[in-house]
Amino acid sequence: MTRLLEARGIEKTFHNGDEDTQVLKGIDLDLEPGEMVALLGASGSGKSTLLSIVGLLLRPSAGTLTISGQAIDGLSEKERSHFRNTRLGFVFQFHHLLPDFTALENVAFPAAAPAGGLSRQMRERASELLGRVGLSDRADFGANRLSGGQKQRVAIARALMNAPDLVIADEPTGNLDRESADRVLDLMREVNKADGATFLICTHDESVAERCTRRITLLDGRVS
Ligand SMILES: Nc1ncnc2c1ncn2[C@@H]1O[C@H](COP(=O)(O)OP(=O)(O)OP(=O)(O)O)[C@@H](O)[C@H]1O
Repeated sequence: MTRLLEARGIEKTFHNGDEDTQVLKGIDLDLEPGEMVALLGASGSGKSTLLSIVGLLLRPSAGTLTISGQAIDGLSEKERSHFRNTRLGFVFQFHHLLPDFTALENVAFPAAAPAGGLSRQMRERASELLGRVGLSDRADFGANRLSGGQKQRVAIARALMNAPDLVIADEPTGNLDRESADRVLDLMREVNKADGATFLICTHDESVAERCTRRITLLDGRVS
């Protein structure tokens, strides 16, 4: 089976004026299809930076990245966005839902053509995903009428809309109470088991890590 993700020697240095800060100092990371991996490490250890690189939101200063057999390094900016939009899903600490759109529209949004509306297939897929996250009865609610936990569940459904190879989650439960956090996590684990979707989850929360199949800890820009 093709390895889902292969990162070799990933380095990242930020340049601010005269000052250079090397945040990642040579990270090797492999993910196999169907894994659910927790990325841990103290504040400032480089977790979000690594997620942004793996999510093709940021280019590394050095190193190589292959996702689902596709070498990423040689891709143009346009090819990177296409890959990101079609093959990757994102869940952030803050849900970033569009408040004036319904739950269903928010889920379907990543699949919609820029100018065109939502096709019947897109609505059906979004509706099925809302069912998966236990929110069928909220499909037509405006996003601003949902609770924090419900919004995060909509965000998970949205991340799954394009059946991504990899879902990248940055502190997905950071903003939730314990009960909602547990529900969101159980849901991610369920999707992981049922669909074989691969997850890489950055977290400070030990109970998130406990539900994952493996954990990786960053220490001072390296895997410890
Ligand atoms: N654009 C940037 N320019 C300069 N420094 C940056 C930039 N982005 C991040 N850093 C620095 O890189 C280091 C790692 O940041 P990063 O957000 O990856 O850490 P983290 O492990 O995710 O932290 P936290 O757990 O607090 O979210 C920090 O010292 C941060 O200040």
